[in-house]
Amino acid sequence: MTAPFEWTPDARELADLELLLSGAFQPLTGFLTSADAHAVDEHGTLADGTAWPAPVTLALPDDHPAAPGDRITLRDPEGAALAVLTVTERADGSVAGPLETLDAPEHGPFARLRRTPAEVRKELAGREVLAVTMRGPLDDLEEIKATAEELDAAILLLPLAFGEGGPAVVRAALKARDRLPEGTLVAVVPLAPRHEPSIDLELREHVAEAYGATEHLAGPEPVTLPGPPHRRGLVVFLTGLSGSGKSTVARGLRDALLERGSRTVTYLDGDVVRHLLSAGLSFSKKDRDLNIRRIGFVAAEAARHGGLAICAPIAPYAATRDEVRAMVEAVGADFLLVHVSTPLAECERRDRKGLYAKARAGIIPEFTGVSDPYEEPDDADLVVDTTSISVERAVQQVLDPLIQGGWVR
Ligand SMILES: Nc1ncnc2c1ncn2[C@@H]1O[C@H](COP(=O)(O)OS(=O)(=O)O)[C@@H](OP(=O)(O)O)[C@H]1O
Ligand SMILES: Nc1ncnc2c1ncn2[C@@H]1O[C@H](COP(=O)(O)OP(=O)(O)O)[C@@H](O)[C@H]1O
Repeated sequence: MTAPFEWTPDARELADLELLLSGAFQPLTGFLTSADAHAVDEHGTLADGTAWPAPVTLALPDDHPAAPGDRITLRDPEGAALAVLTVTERADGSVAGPLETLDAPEHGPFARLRRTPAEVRKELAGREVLAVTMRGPLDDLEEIKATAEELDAAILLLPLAFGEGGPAVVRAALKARDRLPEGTLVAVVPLAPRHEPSIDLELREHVAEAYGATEHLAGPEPVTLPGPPHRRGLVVFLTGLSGSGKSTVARGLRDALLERGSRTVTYLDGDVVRHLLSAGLSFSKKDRDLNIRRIGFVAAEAARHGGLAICAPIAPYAATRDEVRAMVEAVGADFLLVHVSTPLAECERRDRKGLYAKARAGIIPEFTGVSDPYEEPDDADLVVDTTSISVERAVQQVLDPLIQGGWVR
């Protein structure tokens, strides 16, 4: 049964939730209380002294209404109800309490390989088990074979699949399995990496033990060589006041890139976005933020597979621009923030659509720069003031760094 309160944890918390529910994080059965989290930070144990290396907590924003005694349905971003948490504590921005699984059907690539520790232990019953946790391809299968032979152990490959690189790790495990002795098992474990390498390793050991390991080998860390810039995804995000020249420069840039023909270009025109993707949204802070997040989402999808996306909304709030930067970087693409810094006086002088006059007359409320804020970026990768330069020159000022940075040939 789902509960009246709802929450969608972030990707890392959802991965931890899956491990809590599957038993891979035994002896944990739920997110840590503040006392346990504190003890983990201080001594590497739970409050009762049981060894546990890493805080496994669930953040809940202060404005979420759930209080102790309430039940919260935890959902994945696609809306599937995964578990119900009965709140026993809200402290330090986190929430703790017992979890009930809702047995949501597994989805995502390689779902059939997500086996619980109990299933795997049953299959390996009574045997010595050499578990190999991996975050990238294994470079020395001979060593694994030799160790397993020496121990007379079955081999269990545990690809730690989390985030963008997850499917590649699983493919590496399946490939390795084919070259290892018959009977080698693969179980996918969605363990998110921890920043501190010693904590990460200890956590891997705990998880391997839950899967029945009598011996654990940590596979090598993956070497991530980013592709050459001209193949990497890129989002060019122009921000600035209405009339500053964002759309004019964005269109000029798009045309210049299409003429060169070296990249696939997606142009998210501000007006088209407001008419389709964000139709019906107002200019309140909430709706502007939603508009920018939608633009960021589409741009990141275009960049995920190496595309170049150009966006040109006002995007007045720094925190929301930061969110878009994070969304884009999370898919392994680059993000270039261009501040079209043409001052208000010049934008108002141009008043191409007569909007400033209407805003001054109070006919249009919440107008950026007049009766609504614009937070100037302090993290712009490039600043272009179009007051006294030609359109061609402004476009060139954005195109040049793209060529110099190797994104465009
Ligand atoms: N209240 C108010 N404030 C600012 N702008 C307004 C407003 N009402 C309508 N418009 C017109 O909408 C365009 C800005 O839309 P954006 O989607 O770029 O804005 S935002 O990023 O969501 O803040 C903007 O277009 P540009 O001139 O191309 O920037 C305006 O023409
Ligand atoms: N160097 C320049 N770069 C861009 N626009 C310029 C430049 N010089 C003058 N303009 C004019 O300024 C106006 C900018 O409008 P627009 O591109 O729609 O701005 P925004 O999309 O930021 O609202 C256009 O009328 C454009 O012709």
